[in-house]
Amino acid sequence: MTASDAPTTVLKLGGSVITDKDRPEALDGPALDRAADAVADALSAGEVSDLVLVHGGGSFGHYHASEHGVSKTEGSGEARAAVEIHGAMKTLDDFVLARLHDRDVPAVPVHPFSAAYRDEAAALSLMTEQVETMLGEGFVPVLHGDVVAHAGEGVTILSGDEAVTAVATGIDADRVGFCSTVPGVLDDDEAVIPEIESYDEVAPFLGESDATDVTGGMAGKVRTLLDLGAPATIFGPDALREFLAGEDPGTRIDGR
Ligand SMILES: Nc1ncnc2c1ncn2[C@@H]1O[C@H](COP(=O)(O)OP(=O)(O)OP(=O)(O)O)[C@@H](O)[C@H]1O
Ligand SMILES: C=C(C)CCOP(=O)(O)O
Repeated sequence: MTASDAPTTVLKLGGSVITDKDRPEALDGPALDRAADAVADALSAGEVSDLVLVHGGGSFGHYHASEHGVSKTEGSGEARAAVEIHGAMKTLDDFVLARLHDRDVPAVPVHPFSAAYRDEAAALSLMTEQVETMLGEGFVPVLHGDVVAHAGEGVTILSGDEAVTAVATGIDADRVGFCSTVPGVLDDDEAVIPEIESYDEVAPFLGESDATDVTGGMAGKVRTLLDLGAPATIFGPDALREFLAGEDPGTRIDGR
């Protein structure tokens, strides 16, 4: 809960939803428009109030991270690499903010490069007091996957999924949702697995992403969410309105 005591929601828009992951720096404009419409409609209908958005890297961050050989664990001490990856994420973020502003969503940017770091043990710290203050002032903070300073490594990649778990923990969010390209975590028959409580029960089904992705695809996502300490939901773009209306479509992940 935030200071206003309204329920808080953290929603990640997958980078593979809002970009074309097969081409470097290619936005999927129509998909971003649909997501922005759903967010704007849910806010104006009062279905959500305190909302934090996070977006992934898609063909912006992952392309440049891959070019520089940087991942969540492989770092770079080159300032140019850090700035190129961060710059690509800011470019994508500018598109996201603009489409939200077109619909009167009061979105403001929070760049994790300036608000987070990893220590020698790779433990992540992300400050969230500014996010709570933004919510209190009626803004919709927008975070994203980014580079972060990492003790002993230079910079490493912070996935949008990690940004979600860190911000959700920091602001004690009530609901966490991941809008991905798939309707949920799928089993071998392509059926949505409704609930996941441990990694081992689904490990055989989990693969990497289909496209360039330095942060681990669905396997990385499920691991991150099992560590969250609160239930999270993974669903596809068609279920975004349902999630924002308070329902739990797709796969529910609860590692508690
Ligand atoms: N068992 C599975 N069920 C569903 N998707 C799977 C599975 N195994 C692998 N995947 C892949 O994982 C992808 C989703 O992970 P990805 O990291 O691309 O998600 P995202 O959050 O939408 O994007 P980004 O990481 O760019 O923000 C799917 O598009 C699919 O290719
Ligand atoms: C590659 C970068 C910079 C961000 C990755 O975030 P993700 O797309 O959520 O995995």
